[in-house]
Amino acid sequence: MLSKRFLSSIAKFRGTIPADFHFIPDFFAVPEQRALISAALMSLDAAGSRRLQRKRKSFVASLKPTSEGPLDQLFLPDDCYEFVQGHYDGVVHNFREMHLTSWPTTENPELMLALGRLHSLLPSHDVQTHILHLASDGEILPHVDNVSASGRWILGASLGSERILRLENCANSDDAAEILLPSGSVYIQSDTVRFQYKHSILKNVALTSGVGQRISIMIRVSSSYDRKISDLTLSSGPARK
Ligand SMILES: O=C(O)CCC(=O)C(=O)O
Ligand SMILES: [Fe+2]
Repeated sequence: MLSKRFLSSIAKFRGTIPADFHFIPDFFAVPEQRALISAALMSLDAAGSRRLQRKRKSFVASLKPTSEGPLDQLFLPDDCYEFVQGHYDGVVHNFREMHLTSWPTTENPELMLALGRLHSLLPSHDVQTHILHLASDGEILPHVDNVSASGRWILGASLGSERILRLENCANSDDAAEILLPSGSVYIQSDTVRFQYKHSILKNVALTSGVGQRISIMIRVSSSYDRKISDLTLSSGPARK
């Protein structure tokens, strides 16, 4: 059970972790993280503009190959990507994202292994995958994911620069927790925490790994499937997706 790993693990957090939050801080090994970041960037890049594709190509051509370098070297400078600011009342700021129907390559054994392990964590199937790439100064404001768009759990895998996830009870702002999400960590918000807590990803504040970009792989179960809590009273605040 994921929550047991949370209790016995190296997780760094403040506050009281809600019961339905499950966390594995060290789920992916570094080669798996490298494969996932590269594949996620490849998918997002392919969907971007030609102008930025050319800019990245010439930037990469000026670099020495770094296949074994630190993970943050997989990310190019912020201005090589088309991050969107987000609408003034939007929840996510300075980001790009896409809905992923398939991963870009099936010939990378490390990627296949990592995805297979990730999928073995899923509490149920009939899922949708999103990739969300936050700029160095990107952030996600407190929200509850749209309850009509997805069901009773949300999985998030974090890659790249570490960030703080904040959970806050919609009915009582004193009931809150902040959890450090290192690269390679995976969390699942299910049931009460999914429906009755707002979550946010705080703006980067020079954590141990410095200020950098982050990718999250978000997997959500379909709302028509596996829904347990049907009578929901959510406090006001922006909803997402
Ligand atoms: O990046 C994360 O861990 C959370 C993303 C999120 O809250 C969302 O996409 O709705
Ligand atoms: Fe969310």
